[in-house]
Amino acid sequence: MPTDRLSTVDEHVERIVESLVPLHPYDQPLLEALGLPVCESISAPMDLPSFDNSAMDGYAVYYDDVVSASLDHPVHLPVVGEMAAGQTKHIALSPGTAVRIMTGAPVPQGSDAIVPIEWTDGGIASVRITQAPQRDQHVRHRGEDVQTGDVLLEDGSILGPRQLGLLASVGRSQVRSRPRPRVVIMSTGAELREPGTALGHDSIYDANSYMLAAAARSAGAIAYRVGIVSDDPGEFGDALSDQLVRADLVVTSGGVSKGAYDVVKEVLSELGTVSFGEVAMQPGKPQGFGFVGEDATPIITLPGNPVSSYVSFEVFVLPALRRMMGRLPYRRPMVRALCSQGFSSAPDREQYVRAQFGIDGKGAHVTPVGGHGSHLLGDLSEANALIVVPAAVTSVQGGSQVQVLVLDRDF
Ligand SMILES: Nc1nc2c(c(=O)[nH]1)N[C@H]1C(S)=C(S)[C@@H](COP(=O)(O)OP(=O)(O)OC[C@H]3O[C@@H](n4cnc5c(N)ncnc54)[C@H](O)[C@@H]3O)O[C@H]1N2
Ligand code: MOO
Repeated sequence: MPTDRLSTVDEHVERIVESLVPLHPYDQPLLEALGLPVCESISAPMDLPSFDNSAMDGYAVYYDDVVSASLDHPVHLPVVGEMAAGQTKHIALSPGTAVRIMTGAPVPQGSDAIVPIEWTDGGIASVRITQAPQRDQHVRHRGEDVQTGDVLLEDGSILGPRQLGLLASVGRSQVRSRPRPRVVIMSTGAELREPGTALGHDSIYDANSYMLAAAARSAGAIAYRVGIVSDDPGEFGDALSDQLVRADLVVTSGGVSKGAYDVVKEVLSELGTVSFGEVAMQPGKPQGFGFVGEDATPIITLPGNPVSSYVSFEVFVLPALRRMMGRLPYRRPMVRALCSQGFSSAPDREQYVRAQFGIDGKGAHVTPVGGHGSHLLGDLSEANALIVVPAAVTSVQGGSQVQVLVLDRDF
């Protein structure tokens, strides 16, 4: 990462995404793969339904026997048996008889219509039928939904609830997909305290590791929140080494600017495999990225200011996680919205402005919320979107169209 000039946001995203490779796929239990792309093309190994079955509780009959049934001229048939879903016995139906049948049960051989129980007297030994079904009515035929060999899922499609349901319905218990990236999240800062413990007059609670772990989990990753790590270079180095065994990616917050105790920068710069520089964005200017340890585990170092940390996660870590999961697009697509209120924007920095996004009868609209300070977590929590103002733009007029990242949405 060059330090003489600021990188653009696009350059830094590309640098990260191009240095990472998708994790190796393996067969996972179905539910573990929720939200991940499938890494195989899946064809149906069987027909669905796999046998002709009834769509109604009622009576399996010969259509020709009941075609004349009406309230005035009911048809009476002897009931010669019963079929419930899950029963293995096979029944062949003789003309002039009926079989009581439940929804999902196999249709007896010979039957070509189901009379719903509501059109009958519900009889056990014999049945009185007062309305005729059409031929084939309420029979669900083998293969009418899916046929053996049909492509169920294309390689790369996302495994949502419906897709997982389909795989289960054809008997699959596992599916090939990439594992969720394991993200280790560490906060640095001597002033940090764990929530739930006592706070000194000059200390603050560690908000970032919770926020980043939650964001990583929302992105589909497994988040290991280490919490607060010492500002001592030796202890930080040891803590990092200890964590690498369970990390596909390490994310740190704090310790990357120009202060005397910026431990992340101090320790990692020496390795020569992590570079630090500045990105022309606000918030989120100081950034670092590289690889650490024997397995060259990727590490992204985020600035400590909470809003900077969060925005940097959204802009840089989210694409990294999606790259590892093999999910496209890497970056959250921007949407256009009408900005209800004007504001000024710092020159030469791509601005990420906290905002409230909504859609009403007139279309998409967005309103900035709170101040610009990177410490304003209260304001950040009111936002559901970030307005992205290009580096060359220094003022946004109320009523103009802007580009927006709508947060917390799957894409
Ligand atoms: N002389 C300069 N000072 C600073 C510059 C600069 O260019 N020149 N850049 C500023 C910007 S921009 C940012 S962003 C921060 C980044 O600093 P660090 O990454 O080194 O972060 P810290 O100094 O450790 O902390 C900054 C700020 O955030 C608070 N913080 C840190 N970690 C947490 C946490 N886990 N939970 C809640 N709050 C946290 C910390 O107390 C500080 O207030 O540097 C500026 N300075
Ligand atoms: O860039 Mo800092 O991240 O503005 O607050």
